[in-house]
Amino acid sequence: MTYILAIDQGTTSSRAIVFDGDIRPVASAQLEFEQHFPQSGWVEHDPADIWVTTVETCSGALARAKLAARDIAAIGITNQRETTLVWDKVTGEPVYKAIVWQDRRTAETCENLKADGHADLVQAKTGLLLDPYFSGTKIKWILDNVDGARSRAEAGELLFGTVDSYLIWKLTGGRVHATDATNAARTLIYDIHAGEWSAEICALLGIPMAMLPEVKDCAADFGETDADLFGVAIPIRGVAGDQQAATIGQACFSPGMLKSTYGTGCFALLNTGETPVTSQNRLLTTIAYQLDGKPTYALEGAIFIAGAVVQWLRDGLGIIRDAAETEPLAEKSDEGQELILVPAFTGLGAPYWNPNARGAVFGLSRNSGPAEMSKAALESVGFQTRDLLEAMHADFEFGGDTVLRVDGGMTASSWAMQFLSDILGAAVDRPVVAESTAKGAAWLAGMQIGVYPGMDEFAASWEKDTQFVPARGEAWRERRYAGWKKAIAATLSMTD
Ligand SMILES: Nc1ncnc2c1ncn2[C@@H]1O[C@H](COP(=O)(O)OP(=O)(O)O)[C@@H](O)[C@H]1O
Ligand SMILES: O=P(O)(O)OC[C@H](O)CO
Repeated sequence: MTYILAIDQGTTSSRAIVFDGDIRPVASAQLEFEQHFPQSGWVEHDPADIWVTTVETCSGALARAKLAARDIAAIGITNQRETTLVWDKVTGEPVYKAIVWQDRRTAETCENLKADGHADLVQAKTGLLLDPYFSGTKIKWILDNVDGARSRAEAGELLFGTVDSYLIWKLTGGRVHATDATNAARTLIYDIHAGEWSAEICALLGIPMAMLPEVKDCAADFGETDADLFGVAIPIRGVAGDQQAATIGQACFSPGMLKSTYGTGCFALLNTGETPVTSQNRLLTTIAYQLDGKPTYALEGAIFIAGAVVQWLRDGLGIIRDAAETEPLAEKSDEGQELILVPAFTGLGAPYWNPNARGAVFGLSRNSGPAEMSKAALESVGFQTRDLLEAMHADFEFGGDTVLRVDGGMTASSWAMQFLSDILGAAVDRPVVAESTAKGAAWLAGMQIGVYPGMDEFAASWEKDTQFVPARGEAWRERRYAGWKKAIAATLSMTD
């Protein structure tokens, strides 16, 4: 039997999953690591934590699968995107902690770049908005603020990478400095049309191009792991950012197909085919995957708070002990109360992009309790997804009926998935293999070495667990969504 090891290096934990020859998960290991918040709005990871938890989970997953490293035919890597590392080319020592995608320290730099009229150039070349979310201004911050970093970078002594690049560098014992097109597409310095680093944007941000990794397809030769690490050298043959890997794992390979991943936040990606679509509605244009040198593009909408609203009910309000309790609570809630919870805890993402917005609850009465709050929390995720789909429909002609493929921890809630279908007026498909992200990374690596099938056969093997279809009518849907839009308008009106 052939096995593939998928590494899923996420924001709060590292995971490794062993997949068998039929692309089914057989064993996994997961380790959380510390989040550092040195100042308000700053989020950092210790690169050593990222590295150590990755290696330990790989060993842990192999042990649970009762396999040795020699049983693994290839590794696929998927990762939290945008998070930025800079390290010494010779020693491999990072010059600063990893600056995490959520970090807002470069907000002012972005404002200045916008004020100087650079937003159009950046969007035209990279498909992204001038927001601290992406890597480019984070690299600039490190070069500007770490002693000697700029001169060392100019002398060619430092390397930049997103988490995938850093892991490839470490896994290969410093032999390979590479990334894939999907991760490059999140850096703010990659020209997604030309398929190369943008010299113009690098110059604008003062980033020496010698720091940048080689950009490869998602299924490609990323080197072999150092034999000392797991006992034998294992080929690394697949790499994709986590949301793109989920898009691949969900087999969204045709234009108009879309997936939405519900973890802490929610990320929806719509395949738009071989031509990039520039959003008129503040979505991001990104690369869904690149195979055989050919990029396939996507429109992406990011929501910062999805499952995190359920965590807030548990840890902030203390009205539930476990996320799964929201479902029975929502079921027994008072139908007549239509609370609206806008979970703008850290601002609002797409399509509003307002970092200053804060959360609100509308419609409270004396009878409102844990059941109604639970219902409103689960509904808020559906409403936010509807916002993304409205923007996607305005930007792109889907063709045919809309079907949303979902994955991530929150999809365990059938109540939330039914509401999602009701408020979208579209089918919501939950797959048998919930681990879409790791599955996507595994498929890339396995397909590259010829043990997994090509795209068509892989897509045909995608299996549905449950399909949720709208149980509510159009009048209900539009009335509820109108209520949400009013709540958003009221929330935004409080930001000035
Ligand atoms: N049964 C459930 N009902 C509602 N939310 C859930 C349920 N189970 C998990 N969640 C939410 O899903 C999230 C975890 O999903 P996961 O995909 O593991 O996220 P991440 O990878 O971002 O850590 C948590 O925020 C949790 O609140
Ligand atoms: O690690 P996750 O699952 O929170 O995903 C993070 C995203 O890639 C950020 O863009």
